[in-house]
Amino acid sequence: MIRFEDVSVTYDGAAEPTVRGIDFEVPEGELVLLAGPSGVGKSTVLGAVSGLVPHFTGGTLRGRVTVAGRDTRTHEPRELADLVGTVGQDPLSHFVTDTVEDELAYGMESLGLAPDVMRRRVEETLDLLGLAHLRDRPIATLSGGQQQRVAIGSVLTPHPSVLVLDEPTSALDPAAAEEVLAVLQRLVHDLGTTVLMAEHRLERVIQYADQVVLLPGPGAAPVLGPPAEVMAVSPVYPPVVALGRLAGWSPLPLTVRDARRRAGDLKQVLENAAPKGRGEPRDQPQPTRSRQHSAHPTPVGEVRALSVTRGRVQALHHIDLTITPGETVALMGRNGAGKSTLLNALVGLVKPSSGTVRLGEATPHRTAPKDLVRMVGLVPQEPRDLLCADTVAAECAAADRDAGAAPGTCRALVTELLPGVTDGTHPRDLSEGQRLALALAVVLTARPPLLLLDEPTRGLDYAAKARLVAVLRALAAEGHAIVLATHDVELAAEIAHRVVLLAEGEVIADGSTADIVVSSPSFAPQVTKILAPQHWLTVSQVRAALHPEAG
Ligand SMILES: Nc1ncnc2c1ncn2[C@@H]1O[C@H](COP(=O)(O)OP(=O)(O)OP(=O)(O)O)[C@@H](O)[C@H]1O
Ligand SMILES: Nc1ncnc2c1ncn2[C@@H]1O[C@H](COP(=O)(O)OP(=O)(O)OP(=O)(O)O)[C@@H](O)[C@H]1O
Repeated sequence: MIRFEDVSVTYDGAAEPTVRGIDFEVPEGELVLLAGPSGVGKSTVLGAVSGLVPHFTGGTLRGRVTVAGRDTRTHEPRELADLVGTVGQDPLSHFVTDTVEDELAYGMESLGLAPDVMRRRVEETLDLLGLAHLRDRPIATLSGGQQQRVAIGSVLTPHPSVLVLDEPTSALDPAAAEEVLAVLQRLVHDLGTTVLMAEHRLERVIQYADQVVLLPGPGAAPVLGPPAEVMAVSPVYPPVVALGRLAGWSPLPLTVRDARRRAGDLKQVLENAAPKGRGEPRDQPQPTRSRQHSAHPTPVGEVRALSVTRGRVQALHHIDLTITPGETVALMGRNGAGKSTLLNALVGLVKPSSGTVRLGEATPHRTAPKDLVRMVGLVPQEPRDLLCADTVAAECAAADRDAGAAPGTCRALVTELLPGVTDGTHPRDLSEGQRLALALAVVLTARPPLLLLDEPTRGLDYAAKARLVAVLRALAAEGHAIVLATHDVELAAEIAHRVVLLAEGEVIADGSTADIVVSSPSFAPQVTKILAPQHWLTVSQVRAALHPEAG
């Protein structure tokens, strides 16, 4: 259905092709996963299918890409629109209408479908993606995950034979991601839809893939094959595969279920390795004893009886939260639960309808920005929103000025976080992970005691995630308090001391990471599920227990 014949793409001004030697075929009615580290060209390959590359991006495409026989170089994206539905990485930039219902209908209108068919499909899709209660909503007022659902819904309604999806679950909560993938699988199985999908969080998608196309490194030829075979050689792999490799399981399990069946021996070994009587891993993240027990550490942030109304929606209801120095808190919960709203309230971007938010003596929404940056910093869900200059150097100079920091402070942080970024680069041309690092450096320039991150691992590969974890751990050890809103259960397991679960604007659980995630089917990381009832959270904990001498 989709055929790449010796394809290379060279962007204008680039010395080398971004991708080369791409040669594979996606048969009709298969779901093929495109995997690989950040920046290897996954989006470029997807763009060559939908026609965005080279028609909209510029550059030169050599070789041939065909979709159902149509050459994407000689067909513009609109000449492929009846055939190919595309969801890009940044849904907001693709929305054409204002409300949810109009957006779901738009693609069908442009194809001239009959009104009764359109009506029926809109209703079906609203139900399928849990959007019915949002149907009249202006898209601009939706949460990040709600927007991503609308973007997916709007490509499903015209029933295209081919779906091209670039990280379609990056903003979705774990349950919503499963639902969307189940819907896609049904389309593939029942209607013979062909799906080509790029995704970093392989733990979410690998079990749905018929085949994997791996781009192992920049410019390297793709590796194509059954998921288990490709995962055995891939530089990117989910925790279940990491555990399988550590334990030497062959064939590698790809699902929690398969791994559980293999895990008997490993569990026996670990039974003895776990600290006696507690059944808990030794290096489970915890604030240091002194901090935990120093009678009452002065909180860096205190939220009391906070309610926030946005439009007609009560986004937060009677929230109490205390954040102490040195602790890392993961805010989790369904799409639309109020996580971003709570972070925004902590930096004064939204005002309480009732209740209070305090940062020491200060009230964020009444504090001048120049003072606020020294108390709290937010890295927003879309780091681009924080960046306004034309070059990395100018961005850093502005950050130094705003923070009253010595010139060069921000630039030094950038270099520490991502060596190799040059001064003259436009922030727009940085990869997703690089932009996040720049935004983090900008925020850290003022060394705020409270650091807030909204979905920080969106679009990051496993290596970038590990670097982020190391940076955040070091900050926490220096006494910074960190609050991150995240759907990434693996990240929470790695880094959070505490998890706060929100539902419909209320706190429904607040406790140690181990206590909260172990008891939750949605929020438990893979290792926890595989090794239950033992309480392991991460592969690194298991590795440390198996090889204490290496740690
Ligand atoms: N329109 C463009 N013009 C110039 N260079 C581009 C363009 N789009 C992408 N690139 C460059 O091509 C390379 C591959 O980018 P691409 O977005 O395809 O990778 P990716 O594998 O999808 O990365 P990620 O996982 O971070 O989304 C990057 O170095 C990027 O900077
Ligand atoms: N300007 C607005 N007008 C009306 N409703 C809004 C507005 N902004 C947010 N909301 C609603 O408030 C609720 C909380 O949104 P918020 O962005 O805090 O959720 P979230 O937990 O961060 O979600 P996600 O996981 O999808 O990012 C959602 O139902 C959202 O639709």
